[in-house]
Amino acid sequence: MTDGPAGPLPPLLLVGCGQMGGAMLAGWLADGLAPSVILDRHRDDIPAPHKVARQASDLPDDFAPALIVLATKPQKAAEILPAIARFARHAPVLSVMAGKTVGGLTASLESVGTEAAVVIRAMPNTPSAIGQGMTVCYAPPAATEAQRALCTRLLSAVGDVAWVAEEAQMDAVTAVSGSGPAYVFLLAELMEQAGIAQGLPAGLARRIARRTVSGAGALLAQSESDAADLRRRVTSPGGTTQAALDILMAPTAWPATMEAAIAAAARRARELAS
Ligand SMILES: NC(=O)C1=CN([C@@H]2O[C@H](COP(=O)(O)OP(=O)(O)OC[C@H]3O[C@@H](n4cnc5c(N)ncnc54)[C@H](OP(=O)(O)O)[C@@H]3O)[C@@H](O)[C@H]2O)C=CC1
Ligand SMILES: O=C(O)[C@@H]1CCC=N1
Repeated sequence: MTDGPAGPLPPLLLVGCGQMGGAMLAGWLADGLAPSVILDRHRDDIPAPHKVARQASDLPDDFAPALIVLATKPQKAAEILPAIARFARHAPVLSVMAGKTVGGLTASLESVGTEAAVVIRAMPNTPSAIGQGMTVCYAPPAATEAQRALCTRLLSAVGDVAWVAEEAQMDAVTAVSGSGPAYVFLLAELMEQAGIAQGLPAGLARRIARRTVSGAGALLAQSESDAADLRRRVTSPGGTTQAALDILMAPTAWPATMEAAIAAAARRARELAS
C-alpha cells in the first residue's frame, strides 16, 4: 500500500532486522527501496543492491542514508547509539523502540557527540510485513515537515499511518496496536485449543480458528460498521453466541481483563524509557 508521495523509497540505514525491522523491510523491498544498508548480525538473505553489516564497525563510511531506522530492542539502545552517531549528524533517526523517548534518545546521541540530532518515534506492528501494518508516529517540534513527510512516505508503504501530538500517547499506542497482534494470535490459539477440547480433530480446530480470526479481521477492515455492530449481527437472542458472550462479556471477564492487560503493557512501555 502506498499512500505517501510517489517515487522510490529513500536509502535507509536499518539498525536491527529482527521481527519488526524484518517485517517493515519486507514491505519496503516490495515497494522499491533505494539501495540501503541493514545492520543485523543474523540476516544473510538481503538481496542486492542492499548491503548487510554484521556489526557496527562494518558500516560503510561513505553511506549517506536519508533516514536511520532504529529497530533493536530498547535494552540495546545504549549499545547501538554510538555506532550510528556519525550518520545521525546528517539524517533524522526514526526509532520504533518501545518506550524510548525522543528526549532520552536525543540526549544519548548528544552524549556521544551528535548535537541537534532529530529523533522521531514510530510504533508499527508486524502486519507491516504484508502491507497491513498500523503505525503511529510522534515528531518533536524540531522535526521539519519534510522529515515528517519522509516518515509518512516510508511507513505508508507498509500500512496505515497516524500521528499523535503528545508523546505520552505513544505508550498507549504501543499497548494497543504495537503489541495488539499478539492478543489476536492468542485468541486464535485459545479458540483452537477450545475446539479440540470440544472433540474436534486438531487439524480442523486449527483451520477453523485461523480462518475465523482472519476472516473476521478482513470483514472488519472492509466494513464501515463498528466492531460492536458486527458482533451483534452474529449474536442471535438466546442463541449460541449469546451463551458464549454472557461469559466473555461479564464485567470481570474480557472487559476487565483487556483493560488490565493494556494498562500493564502501557506501564511496561513507560518503564522501558529508562
Ligand atoms: N516485535 C514487534 O512486534 C514489535 C517490536 N517493536 C520494537 O521493535 C524493536 C525490535 O524488536 P524486535 O524486532 O522484536 O527485536 P529482534 O530482537 O527480533 O530484532 C532486533 C535485531 O537486531 C539485532 N541487533 C541488535 N543489536 C545489534 C548489533 N549491535 N549489531 C548487529 N545486530 C544487532 C538483533 O540481534 P541479537 O538478537 O543477536 O541481538 C536482532 O536480530 C524493539 O525496540 C521493539 O520495542 C515495535 C513494534 C512491534
Ligand atoms: O513486546 C514488545 O515490547 C514490543 C513492543 C510492541 C510489540 N512488541
